[in-house]
Amino acid sequence: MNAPSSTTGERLVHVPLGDRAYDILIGPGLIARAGGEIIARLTGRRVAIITDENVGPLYLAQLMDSLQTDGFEAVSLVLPPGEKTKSMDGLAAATDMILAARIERGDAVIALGGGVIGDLAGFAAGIVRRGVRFIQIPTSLLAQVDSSVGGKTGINTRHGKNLLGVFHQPDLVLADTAVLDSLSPREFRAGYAEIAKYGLIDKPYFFHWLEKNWKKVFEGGPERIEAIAISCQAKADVVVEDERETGRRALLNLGHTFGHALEAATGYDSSRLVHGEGVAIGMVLAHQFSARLNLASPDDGQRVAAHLAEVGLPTRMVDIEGGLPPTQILMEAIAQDKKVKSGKLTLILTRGIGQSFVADDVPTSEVFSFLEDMR
Ligand SMILES: O=C(O)C(=O)C[C@@H](O)[C@H](O)[C@H](O)COP(=O)(O)O
Repeated sequence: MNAPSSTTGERLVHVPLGDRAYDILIGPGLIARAGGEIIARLTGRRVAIITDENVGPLYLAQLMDSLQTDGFEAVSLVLPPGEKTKSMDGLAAATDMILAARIERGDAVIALGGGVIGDLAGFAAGIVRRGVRFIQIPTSLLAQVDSSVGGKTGINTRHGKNLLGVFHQPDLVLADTAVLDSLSPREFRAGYAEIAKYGLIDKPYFFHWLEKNWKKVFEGGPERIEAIAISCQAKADVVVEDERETGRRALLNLGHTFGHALEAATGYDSSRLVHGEGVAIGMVLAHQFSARLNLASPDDGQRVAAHLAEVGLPTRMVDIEGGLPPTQILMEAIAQDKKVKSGKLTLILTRGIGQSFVADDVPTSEVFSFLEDMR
């Protein structure tokens, strides 16, 4: 499962999806040579970059320079940062700018930013002219190991998270690991939750490796690139098997049913909860709920909580600032989960560390009483 390694430490993970196949390049300095990597994969010569007010001032000029040096005509849109930008207003601004720039199907939209920008720009690229080409330049750890890979795009609505969107695979992912040094510790930790998720899904040895090596991943160096490459490869393997989430891909949602409900319940207010933190709490809840159903040992949930708490992530609903609305409100968000089938809940549960599985038809009443008890 290891991604090929070059002498510079750069990694390449290929996502073999037939006519939608693409490469993920992982390593330092990729933004500075983005133009060269993109020109090798694109017929069009126009690009529309979408970024946000945090990332734009840091990397937009460097990206523009590289694109212009390689002969691209580039325009950009800088949006406010944060989950609230993944909205109808954000989508309207993005699609309007792409159309104003006359981006054709062979041209590309480039997402320069974290998961919010990637999901929004990808959705816009997927619907403008029924699909223009799309390049991800993820600048958060979370986006590098998860949201930039696999083609899920979308925006939030008042009914819940990511409820409008399309599957639209990128043509290239450039994960420039040098930019991770500019992340706040909180943002880095939030991305780490998604790295730990791959171990908890089906790679117990990776979770064990993280328990031993997490400090090196946080400090940078070869372990960080290794953890990102393993994560991208793990995600690519699942996506290639089940691109449109008709089965196995749902495993990538470990922790997300609870996590998304918590994000909705906290009004997508990043001062209270960011996505990766919701996923961290959600993964612990998934392990605890599995133990309550006698599917797993309570020791596994404690081990997961201990590791996530050790890196500084929240692991309990009571860790969320400002309290939560009644459990019934959480249940309403859970009822909008995309995995619901014929009105019945599907949860990702586990038989132990690295033994997650898709559980259909989970009784709503059991989930309700569990969440009441965990508050
Ligand atoms: O790629 C997937 O499939 C995932 O579920 C990965 C998740 O970590 C990611 O947050 C995804 O965007 C959530 O998807 P959703 O279908 O639950 O909205």
